[in-house]
Amino acid sequence: MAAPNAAEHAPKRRKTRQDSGSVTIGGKTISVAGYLTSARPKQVEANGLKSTLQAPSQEQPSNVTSQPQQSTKKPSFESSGTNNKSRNPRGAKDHPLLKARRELPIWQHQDEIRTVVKRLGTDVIVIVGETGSGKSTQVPQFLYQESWCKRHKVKLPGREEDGYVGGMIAITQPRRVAATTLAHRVSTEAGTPLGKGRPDGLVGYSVRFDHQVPRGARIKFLTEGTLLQELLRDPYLRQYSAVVIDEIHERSLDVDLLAGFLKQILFGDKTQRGGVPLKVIIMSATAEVGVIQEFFGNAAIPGKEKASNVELLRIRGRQFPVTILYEPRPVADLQDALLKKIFKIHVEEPLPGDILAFLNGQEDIESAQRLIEEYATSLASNVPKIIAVPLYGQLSIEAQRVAFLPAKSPLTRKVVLATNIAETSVTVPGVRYVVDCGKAKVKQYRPRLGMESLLAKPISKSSAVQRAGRAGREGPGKCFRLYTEDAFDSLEDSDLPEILRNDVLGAVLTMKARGIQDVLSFPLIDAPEPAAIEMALLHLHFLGALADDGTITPAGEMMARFPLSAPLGAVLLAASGPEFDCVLEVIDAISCLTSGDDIFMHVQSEEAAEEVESYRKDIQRREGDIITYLTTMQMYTAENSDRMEWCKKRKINIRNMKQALNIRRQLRGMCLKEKLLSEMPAPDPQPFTPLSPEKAESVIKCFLRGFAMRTAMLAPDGSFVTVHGKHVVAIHPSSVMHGQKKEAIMFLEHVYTNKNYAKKVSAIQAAWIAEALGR
Ligand SMILES: Nc1ncnc2c1ncn2[C@@H]1O[C@H](COP(=O)(O)OP(=O)(O)OP(=O)(O)O)[C@@H](O)[C@H]1O
Repeated sequence: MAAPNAAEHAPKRRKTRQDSGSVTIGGKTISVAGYLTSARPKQVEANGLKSTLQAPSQEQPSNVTSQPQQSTKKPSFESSGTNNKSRNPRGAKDHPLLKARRELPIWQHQDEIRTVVKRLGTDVIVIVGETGSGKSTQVPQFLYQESWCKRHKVKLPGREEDGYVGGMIAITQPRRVAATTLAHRVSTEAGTPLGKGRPDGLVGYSVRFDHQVPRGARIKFLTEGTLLQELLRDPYLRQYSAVVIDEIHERSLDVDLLAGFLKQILFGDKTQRGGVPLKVIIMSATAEVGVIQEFFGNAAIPGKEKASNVELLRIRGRQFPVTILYEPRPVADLQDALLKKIFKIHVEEPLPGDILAFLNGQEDIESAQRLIEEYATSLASNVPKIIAVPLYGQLSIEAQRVAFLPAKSPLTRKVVLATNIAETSVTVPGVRYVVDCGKAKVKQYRPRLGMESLLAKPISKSSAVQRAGRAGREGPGKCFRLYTEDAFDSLEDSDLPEILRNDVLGAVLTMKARGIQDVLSFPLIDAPEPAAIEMALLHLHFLGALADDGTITPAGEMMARFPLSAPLGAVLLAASGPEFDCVLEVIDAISCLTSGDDIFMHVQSEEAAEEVESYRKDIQRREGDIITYLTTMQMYTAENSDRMEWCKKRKINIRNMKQALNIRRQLRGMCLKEKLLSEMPAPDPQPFTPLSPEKAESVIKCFLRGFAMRTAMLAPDGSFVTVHGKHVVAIHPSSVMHGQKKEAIMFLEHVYTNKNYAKKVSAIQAAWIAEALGR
């Protein structure tokens, strides 16, 4: 049944039908005229249940279908006489998913892949294959049983006893959600699914603050950042036989650093790995292959003349076709067009078939979710239901997983509202339709201003192709692009690498911690502006991570070891000193600050906001957001009756609170190991005692050690002007400090959207800034 008819059943307060062709949802009038004219009711079967839906639309504006190509072609390199028998990885024999794996285009290229990777002298293999061809899930499974992938007992320089090298394959992903979902999928395919109470298994994962690596694991999915952390402890990556860099086209800052370190290992002292080669496999559907070949093929490391051997392997074909549909003309209001498209798909396309929609960011997702929920309440009982699920980076891992669960009933259509975190590598089970708004919020750092902007910009062609690739993974799919074909043609081929547009503070610290003295000559696919590196060096010097001669200090080494940004690392270190002595309090605040999405949920209506404010009175502190987060953690952990209810009343996200607790536990453990804490504190629940004003001052002063550059003074006209750069900033409405006038403020986040906003704000005194800067 179609939306306009369904609107008749809607509660009048929420949604009103204006005329036969439009509905008003959440104050927005959406025209759905014409949806019904060509539609005929059609019986569809969903898991044996029958429902009435509209027939698919005949309208096919400017369609392009990327047909599945039968993957009978050989890959573009010459294989050296391997047969094409399909090997069945150990542990996966007779597994129900084996049939699905065999149908993936990459399956019949497995012997060629094995041959090329095995070939002596081949250092780097670039595999380019269409989205959904099976790269991420299959390549590690094809390789882990190879003889070169075994653990080798070897002599290592400077060691009396034999050491071990190899045995595992690392496969990196740009994002946590891809690493964890792939690990779950591949562990299931391999016959050793991950899960509690399963200590042994072939596949694991490791992402920031979350690790599941079973005993005997041979394949490990990691984020690029986690592998960089491992490099600090294991500079020659001795535990690995191969490193697979997946989705290199995203060109995150971490992947560029990783490429540089891998190149150094490939060209470096082979005795450090006991002569055992490290295989490097680079994969993507849309990578600029020439750039990667040139980077790895060309030594460009002083004193090393030899080029490494780079082989290219193209896997042709995808499993299912994806029909691309463009808008006939530019849309005036993207959010409006997006909702219309989702409602249209819901009434016209058969079930099963979930929708994955790409939006600009969290705010757009939240408002779309609300409007879809309103629409859902208006649907008649005999119409399939529709549910909206958010998926964005700031959500906790647990909250992100909800998007991957099937809808509870086969007669419910799930709409996943995602940012570009679902763009690459990710399979959202059940998705047949992708709606692409053609934009993404891009963070851009301006080194001279020391400021970040976060603005919605058109995506690249590479992103558009990746987004379309999320449909057609379990059957034929459709991708609705909310822009014209001409607009697509005018998009850039690829995005600007992050290293050229982001703050390189963390990257420079990682290089220094790995002993790279001259960071300007570190091998990078694209080198950032020298000004950006100089700013980072100065900032690290201020944080105490670098000595006057530019070498890393013991404090800097410790900051690099913590899975925190360098400024937060500096805060922790300051807290451990006798001057402040507040490590536990700082850990409590940092845990809440880094647990993903804001633990405080937004409240829409004024009435609800007033009610929540009254409940939040006991946690809100006049010192600002940091002490409010800290108090929240302390009250939450002191609560021993019903934590769920406690959070619910205050509109605190319980999942993020649990994640904060997990981070708190890990940070406490790390601080104990690094001797920033002398003993583990008593277990929860401990009675709550409000933080004294003196302690609160100490905590804020510790944060100033990391964030003195992010401070602003009250100007005579009532605005705040930053100390560094002299920009006017406004306190973001999400802050407890919003609307207040204080002598000075410190903010942990600074973002330009429609206005220059300071977020996570604390009240400070001007003298404290001078004290922190003048140390
Ligand atoms: N979590 C999952 N749940 C269900 N099916 C999955 C899952 N992960 C992968 N698959 C199936 O395996 C197929 C291959 O996925 P894989 O990630 O290996 O492809 P890929 O070539 O790496 O694609 P991309 O370049 O888009 O990441 C998917 O099209 C899908 O059918």
